[in-house]
Amino acid sequence: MVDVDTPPAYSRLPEPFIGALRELARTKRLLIALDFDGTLAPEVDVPEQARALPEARAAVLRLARMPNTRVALVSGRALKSLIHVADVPDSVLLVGSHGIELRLDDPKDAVSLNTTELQRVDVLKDVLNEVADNFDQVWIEPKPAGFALHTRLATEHNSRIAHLVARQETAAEDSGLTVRDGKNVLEFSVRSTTKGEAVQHLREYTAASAVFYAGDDVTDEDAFDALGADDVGLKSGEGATLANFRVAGPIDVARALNLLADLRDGDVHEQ
Ligand SMILES: O=P(O)(O)OC[C@H]1O[C@H](O[C@H]2O[C@H](CO)[C@@H](O)[C@H](O)[C@H]2O)[C@H](O)[C@@H](O)[C@@H]1O
Repeated sequence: MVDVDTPPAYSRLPEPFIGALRELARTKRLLIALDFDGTLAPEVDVPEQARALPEARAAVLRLARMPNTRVALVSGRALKSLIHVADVPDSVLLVGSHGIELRLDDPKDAVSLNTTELQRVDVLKDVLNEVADNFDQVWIEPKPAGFALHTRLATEHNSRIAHLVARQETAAEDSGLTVRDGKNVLEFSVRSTTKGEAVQHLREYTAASAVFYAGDDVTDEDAFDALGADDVGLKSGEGATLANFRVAGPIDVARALNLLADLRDGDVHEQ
């Protein structure tokens, strides 16, 4: 059994959280589902330049190699973008676009949009392009089922007005859109799937007896809400949350994942 009473790398983690991880590591089939931006990867100005912390990536790869253990990344990013920035082996399950896109073990699991949805995405593109053109440092990131309106580098005033105008103009064209708030981003989608539904799907798909979920953003709250008594939810950073534990940010998430890997490894070898 690994001794985790005093190791310096883990000492920043809350004691009750370490206890919960110790318990979780003993579960028969473990699913570790992780948000990407703000959780594994520190936030950066250019989304395609985001990368998981090396310590976080190493823990993900280690956990993904363990028996009776599956790792999934559950992101708001388009699947293509997630594949690019995460750079993980195929054994890591991927969920993109807040649950709309899946890369599981069978490529047939990929989801495609119907003709009506594709037409709605086209209309959305025109409306949001026009909004973005009117504000300095506001731009749109395309995704298969919609767009993210980014305002990270815009002034607070421009960001607020751009969000307001985007909400109004898109609703006037399409009243059935799903709008998701995020960090310096407002997302519009023709599908309403949530990260909570994604976690539920992954739980069944992997036949997990318990789930670990870590996330930092508003949309991760749906995932925390989908957790049960035997699961562990970890909020990365500030903000209201349904998660039962919280750490300061990606560095501590990486520490938590390495501890979970150590504990799981120790227990696996003991069996
Ligand atoms: O669910 P996530 O994996 O956390 O993805 C959420 C969004 O992440 C990206 O945007 C955010 O991270 C960027 C890079 O740090 C940052 O520049 C931006 O301000 C953040 O909102 C991504 O671009 C979005 O598509 C994701 O939905």
